[in-house]
Amino acid sequence: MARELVAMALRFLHEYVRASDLAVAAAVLFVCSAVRSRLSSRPGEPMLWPVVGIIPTLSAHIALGDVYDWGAATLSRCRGTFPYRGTWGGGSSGVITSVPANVEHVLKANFDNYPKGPYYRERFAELLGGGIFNADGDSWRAQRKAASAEMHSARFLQFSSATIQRLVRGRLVPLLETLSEQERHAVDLQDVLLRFAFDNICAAAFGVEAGCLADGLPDVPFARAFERATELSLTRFYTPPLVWKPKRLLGVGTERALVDATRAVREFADRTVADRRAELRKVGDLAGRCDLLSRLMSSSPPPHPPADAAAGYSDEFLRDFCISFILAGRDTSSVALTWFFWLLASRPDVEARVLDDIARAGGDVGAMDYLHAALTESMRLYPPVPVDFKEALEDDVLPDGTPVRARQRVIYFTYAMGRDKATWGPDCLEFRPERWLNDKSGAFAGGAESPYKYVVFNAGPRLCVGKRFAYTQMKTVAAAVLARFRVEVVPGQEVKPKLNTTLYVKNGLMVRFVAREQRHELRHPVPAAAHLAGED
Ligand code: HEM
Repeated sequence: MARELVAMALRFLHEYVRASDLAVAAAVLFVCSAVRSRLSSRPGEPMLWPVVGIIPTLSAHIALGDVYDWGAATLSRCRGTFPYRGTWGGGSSGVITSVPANVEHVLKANFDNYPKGPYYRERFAELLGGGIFNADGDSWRAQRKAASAEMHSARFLQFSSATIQRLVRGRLVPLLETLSEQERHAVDLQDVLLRFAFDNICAAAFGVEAGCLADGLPDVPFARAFERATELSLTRFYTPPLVWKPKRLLGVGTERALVDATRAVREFADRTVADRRAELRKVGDLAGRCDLLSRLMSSSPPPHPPADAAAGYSDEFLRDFCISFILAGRDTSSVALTWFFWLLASRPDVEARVLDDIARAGGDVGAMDYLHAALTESMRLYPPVPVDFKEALEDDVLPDGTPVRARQRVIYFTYAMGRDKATWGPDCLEFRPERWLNDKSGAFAGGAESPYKYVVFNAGPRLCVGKRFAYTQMKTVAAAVLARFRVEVVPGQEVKPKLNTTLYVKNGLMVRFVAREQRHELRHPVPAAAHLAGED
């Protein structure tokens, strides 16, 4: 019966309907649906087009290069939250918000309902495996506990600050000195800082020298493979699954390249774990090593799957753990520092106060409150992770009344939150480190702010584990560089953010280092662990 009806309908279409009629009908349907969508949306909300949802609007702003500022302005117009849909073959939908109460709800109050979820996990599966960044539930809890315990131990704090100092004094400063002696030299500051952070995180997490800052700034295959694997994993966030999944199945194009890059990363990590195991067998213990990998191999794992209480953590667990750490620690602090140096170049008044702070603190980065505030302020305007999201397990309603359906995403727009007038006042777009300082004592007073207004390091149970490490690293680099050089931004370049999960400066930042006549020397190279405690 059904078959006959379909056959009749087809005959009718064939005999009485012309292609032009069909085109007109489709156009009418499209317009009606667009009008309906427009009528059902609240004032200020972006248009959700039939079939393709927010994609045309988003694509237009990506092409114009103003997608972050457009997002911030749109959120401010619709009181902080709007729904989105981008239906091209992936069914991604949910809400975008910059309301601190909503963010607190997702990151803390209803934490269990908002895991990272399968959407994120699937896209980073090859590179991150089951590492902390990709994990939820018990696996995440076990990794979080182990990472937190090791990273906040006095031993690791001493080791990591010594590692940072060694790299700064042994590699970074000599490189900048050589550059500053070359007449009219200019170098991409972002590239130098990315190389520094890569070497630093490899030393701290793996206990190995990656050598990105070696003489001549060589090409390092592992670093290149890592960068490539990250970029290729990210393409899955903006390519329709109908396109990338078949490519993955067939092993072609970008998916083939992802497999190759990931293999190189994993081979490096596997080799490092195997070498450390061999060292452990030979020497009997790893007591002399302080890097995260060695500390984990020497500790008793919690009773969760990746570990066998008697045998310790599995090699696979250790590999994924370290890869997640490199991803977390590599780009974030380097782009934060790049934006910081760029902002400072146009604010001699702030630079003068930073220099005073460095001189007054006598080399103890823990005592550099103004520098701490200036970095915090710079990341408010240029957050290294500009956008983040979680996926709802069950239907929910956000504190501002916005409904969220199961499997939808709540995207929190950190970039817009940092520029919100309601939170930061009428001077919200001004770079003003003083807003983070106690008026009377001049001490850093950031802890007084609600952590859900400033989610640059995330907040709640999944607060960045490396926050303290990152501040120590950024302050050490900034102090060492500024004490010795004026950082002059080469004029005439366009400085704007790149669309990515990390807020890179799109074309890098060309600068010149000019040696200062009067140096603000750092007198105490390794800060005491007590001073590193900072705020968390
Ligand atoms: C300025 C520098 C940094 C910023 C702005 C930053 C920011 C963040 C953010 C926003 C998250 C949450 C991401 C998510 O939704 O999963 C995060 C998580 C994390 N970060 Fe950082 N991060 C920085 C540096 C570092 C460094 C240097 C390390 C390691 C040494 C690190 C280790 C981690 C880890 C392991 C997590 C996962 C925590 C969890 O899921 O429980 N971060 N970070």
